[in-house]
Amino acid sequence: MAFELLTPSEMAEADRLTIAAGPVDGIGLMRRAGCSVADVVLQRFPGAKAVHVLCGPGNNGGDGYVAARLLAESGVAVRLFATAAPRSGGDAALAAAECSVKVEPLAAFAPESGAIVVDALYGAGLSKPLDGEVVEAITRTNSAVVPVISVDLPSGVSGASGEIMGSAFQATVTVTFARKKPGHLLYPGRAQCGEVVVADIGIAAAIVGATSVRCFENDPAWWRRHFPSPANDAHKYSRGHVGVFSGGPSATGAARLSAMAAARAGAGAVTVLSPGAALAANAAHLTSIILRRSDTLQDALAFLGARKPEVLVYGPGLGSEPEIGRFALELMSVAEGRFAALVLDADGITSLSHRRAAFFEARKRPNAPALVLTPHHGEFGRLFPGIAADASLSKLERARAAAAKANAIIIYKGPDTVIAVPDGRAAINANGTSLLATAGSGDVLSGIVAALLAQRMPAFEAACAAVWIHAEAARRFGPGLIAEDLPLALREVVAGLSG
Ligand SMILES: NC(=O)C1=CN([C@@H]2O[C@H](COP(=O)(O)OP(=O)(O)OC[C@H]3O[C@@H](n4cnc5c(N)ncnc54)[C@H](O)[C@@H]3O)[C@@H](O)[C@H]2O)[C@@H](O)CC1
Ligand SMILES: Nc1ncnc2c1ncn2[C@@H]1O[C@H](COP(=O)(O)OP(=O)(O)O)[C@@H](O)[C@H]1O
Ligand SMILES: [K+]
Repeated sequence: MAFELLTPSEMAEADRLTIAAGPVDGIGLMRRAGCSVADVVLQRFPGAKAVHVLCGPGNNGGDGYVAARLLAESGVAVRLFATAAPRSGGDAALAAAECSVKVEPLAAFAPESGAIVVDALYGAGLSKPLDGEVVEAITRTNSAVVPVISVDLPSGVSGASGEIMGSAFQATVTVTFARKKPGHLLYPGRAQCGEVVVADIGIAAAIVGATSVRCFENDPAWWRRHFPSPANDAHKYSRGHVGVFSGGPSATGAARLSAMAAARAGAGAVTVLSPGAALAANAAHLTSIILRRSDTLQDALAFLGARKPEVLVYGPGLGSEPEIGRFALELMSVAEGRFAALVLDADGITSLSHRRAAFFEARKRPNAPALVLTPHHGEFGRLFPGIAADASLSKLERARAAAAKANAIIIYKGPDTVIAVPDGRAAINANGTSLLATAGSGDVLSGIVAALLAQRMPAFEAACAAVWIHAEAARRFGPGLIAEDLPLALREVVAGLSG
């Protein structure tokens, strides 16, 4: 399976390159696309009383005319409703000319009970919000609760951003071509797609690779070979050492969740760095995790010098005092040669939002440590208010812009977590589960990513793996999950990836 996520313009580039390479031409691709839609209708709904095909004016409509023709030829009762005739001379006009099903106006369309709707109104070419009779047709269909097969995308969903433009079909199945698009994975569009079927219409992998695509669906297939397993002669420190800063006496749990997750994700040693006032609370709960007092930068430096951790986690449970942000900047400024990467989460991110200028300046320094930021939506808006407020950007583009601005790996969390790195590569996570919407689950994620970095997994792959593993552990554990369950639930997932 291939994991590139093609934006509509990259998909158009792939279509053009395929047609230029021959022998298939535009109408050839359209026939394959329409055929794959008809196949899905026949396979999934063999007993359908009728199929209503809705065709728009562009090539998405062209796919609809092909599907309507093939379904009618198979003996299915087909009715075809169109917004407007396709532009003459184009592939869609050719497909319409080959289709002898009577064309009725879209205004006459009302979903019949027992019928299947094929939505071929708009796909990659959607350029402005839907309105008028199209929105009315969508509303009628969605409220009729009939199965909807959407061609390429549910009409109204932006393939680039997942945004709903005006209104969108609620599809049962979406049949897309060659590769998924970001809009199939980003919310709210993702919720409109139903099951996404990717049909092969003969666009070669080399051609997809020749487009400007830099975005992937997060999947173990493309990072698994980097997944660490300990060498036979490993010792605990060579496996990777993670240090996690703890909050004060009433806020120690978050750091421990992160620390336990780091240990379960394969770090050979994990140290919780605790303020003196919280040592007793931490000591009462830690066994295999090392505990060390750290109240000041000097204490932290002494730890770094003596214990040489590869990665530090700074943020979970630290609170909102001004010195939290100052300490984060100090840690970054003393990093060189002392530790390789810093994971900033939760309060670590929020605290920097009061020192944004100094933070972004610090990130430009050549000796700055690798940095992973794991904001949820609220934290993202605090640290990157300009990017968050830019309504023209998708979540994918926001994550990319933030990665470039902060010279950091961004894990922009949520049901459609986006992972982005400054060089423009990005991934969208697809195995998320709302079971993770439970307090403390983010702390666990910061520990996993730190452990994978400490085991020297390449940074983008480590961030992607951490996000996938985190969600997979939650899925396998199932309902009733709380954050304390996650570290142990990692064991089975990590075991499946190792060796
Ligand atoms: N050779 C190709 O390019 C192939 C394209 N394919 C299909 O072609 C689709 C893309 O075709 P197009 O680029 O023609 O785009 P669409 O068919 O999605 O729509 C384009 C047309 O809709 C108009 N439009 C856009 N938004 C509108 C709105 N809100 N209200 C009213 N009109 C609006 C545009 O001005 C244009 O005339 C894909 O989604 C896919 O289904 C497939 O047939 C495979 C091959
Ligand atoms: N509905 C959801 N579907 C999938 N993942 C979710 C959902 N809600 C939250 N998550 C995930 O759960 C984690 C929550 O992290 P965060 O908001 O930082 O919580 P906390 O601060 O309580 O640890 C993130 O990894 C996020 O992506
Ligand atoms: K469509």
